This record gives sequence, C-alpha cells and structure tokens, in this order.
Amino acid sequence: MSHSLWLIVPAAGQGKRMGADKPKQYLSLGEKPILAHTLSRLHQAFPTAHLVLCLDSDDHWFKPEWVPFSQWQRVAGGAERMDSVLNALHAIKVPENAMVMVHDVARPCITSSDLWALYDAAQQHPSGALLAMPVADTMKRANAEQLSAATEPRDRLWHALTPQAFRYALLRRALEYAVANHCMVTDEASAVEALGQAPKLVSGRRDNLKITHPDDLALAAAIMASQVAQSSESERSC
Ligand SMILES: Nc1ccn([C@@H]2O[C@H](COP(=O)(O)OP(=O)(O)OP(=O)(O)O)[C@@H](O)[C@H]2O)c(=O)n1
Ligand SMILES: C[C@](O)(CO)[C@H](O)COP(=O)(O)O
Repeated sequence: MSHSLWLIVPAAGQGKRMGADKPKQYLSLGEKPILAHTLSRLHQAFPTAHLVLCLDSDDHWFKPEWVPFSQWQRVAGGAERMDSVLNALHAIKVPENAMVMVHDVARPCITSSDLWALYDAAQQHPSGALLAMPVADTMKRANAEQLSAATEPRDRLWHALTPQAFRYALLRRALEYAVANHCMVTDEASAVEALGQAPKLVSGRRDNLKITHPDDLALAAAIMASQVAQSSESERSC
C-alpha cells in the first residue's frame, strides 16, 4: 500500500509553549525521544513509505538512528510550520498525483488504525482528508478581559488533528498560494480550503494528543502505555 506514499514530518518547531531546555520533540517519553516515537508509529503503519523530515538548520539534537525508514531525507525547516512543509514539497520529485501525508512530530500517540483510515479517505477524496474530532464541549467566545462574552454554536465544529493527506500537486499549489497571498495557515487543510476545496474530515481517536504544554508529557506517556496494553490484550485474545 505505502510504496507510493510520502510522509512529511514537520519537526522544526522550537517548542516555546513547552518552555524546556531543548525543542520538545527531543524530550524523553519513556526510553526514547518524542521524535523517535512518532517516526516509529508512522513506520509501523507504512513501512515502505518515503519520509521527509523537516529539521531546523541549527538542530544539534537530531540522531539519524531514530529514523526507522530505509528511504528518507532531511530538509531545512522554515519560519512557520507551513514554510517547513512547503520546503519538503519543493525538495522532493514525485508524480503530481502522489499521496503526501503530513504529520506533526509532536503527535506520538498516533495509531495505525487512524493512519490507515486517513490514507483510505484521502485516496477517495480529490480534495484530500484530515483526521479530526467533533467538538465535545460548549464553546465560549471570550472578550478582551477573558470574560465569557458569548456561546458559539458547536454544531459541525471539529478539532483539526494530523495527519492530513493530499495529492502532491494540490498541496503544493495550496501552500504556494497561501505564501504568495501572505495567508498564515496553521494546517494544510486551511490552505486547501483557501483554494475553494473541502477536504474530508475523518473522525479520529481522541487520544491523538499534540504535545504542547508541560502537562502533556505525562498525559502522552499514559496514553501510550494504555495503547500498548490494549494491543497486547487484543493479541492475546486472537
Ligand atoms: N517553523 C516550524 C514550526 C513548527 N513546526 C512543526 O509543526 C508542528 C506543530 O507545531 P507546534 O506544536 O506549534 O510546535 P512548536 O512550533 O514546536 O511549538 P510552539 O508553538 O510552542 O513553539 C510541530 O511538529 C513542529 O515541530 C515546524 O516544522 N516548523
Ligand atoms: C496542524 C495542527 O496540529 C492541527 O491541529 C496545529 O494547527 C498545529 O499547531 P499550532 O500550534 O497551530 O502550530
């Protein structure tokens, strides 16, 4: 399935909200760094995919031994996430209709079942697809004093997750359009939407956490431990 799949992993962020002494992707989660966990999960699902890893040019923490893929390349990150992803697209030579899947390095709890569901949806939808989660709470709009000024209707509101997957030509056109129009997009789907297209929302697991703040580390460790326990439980019952 995955021989024609290109995985782009933006990993050039500084992790400012984490406030650690190194970028958050190099913080340990159990026996290895977050980056190694994320790449390992992607490899479990798509062992023959080609990986493009976006790293900051000044990155001196990265170790190639954390990459389990046989075909991979490193590209320089950009000023924003969207610039890092566009650098990756510019660095690879692939057919226009090749499938490209972008996944945050900061989401190590991604599961094979979600990855495969997204891949299938992106194959079927010409505008691509993204993992997402319907909003479950009542949504408040704050005023400047952080008072609850209004309640927003939450019907049809979703949280965008990653991965997000698109045909190469569409994603490249979308991100080039966003850059040319000085439009700061925080995910790939926003860039595709700006072209007037509507990617498919694929309902993903709620535990696909983006490690952002210090508390998230313990939460991610607990999620991963519970996922491993569940998968050995289901292997035993087979
Ligand atoms: N110039 C950038 C900025 C972000 N990222 C990547 O985009 C993903 C999502 O970004 P986020 O969680 O915001 O990470 P950081 O930018 O590292 O965090 P912060 O905003 O707290 O600095 C991460 O995998 C991050 O490494 C990137 O490749 N290039
Ligand atoms: C792409 C993303 O993970 C979707 O939720 C998210 O937008 C990236 O994080 P950021 O904090 O907006 O950079």
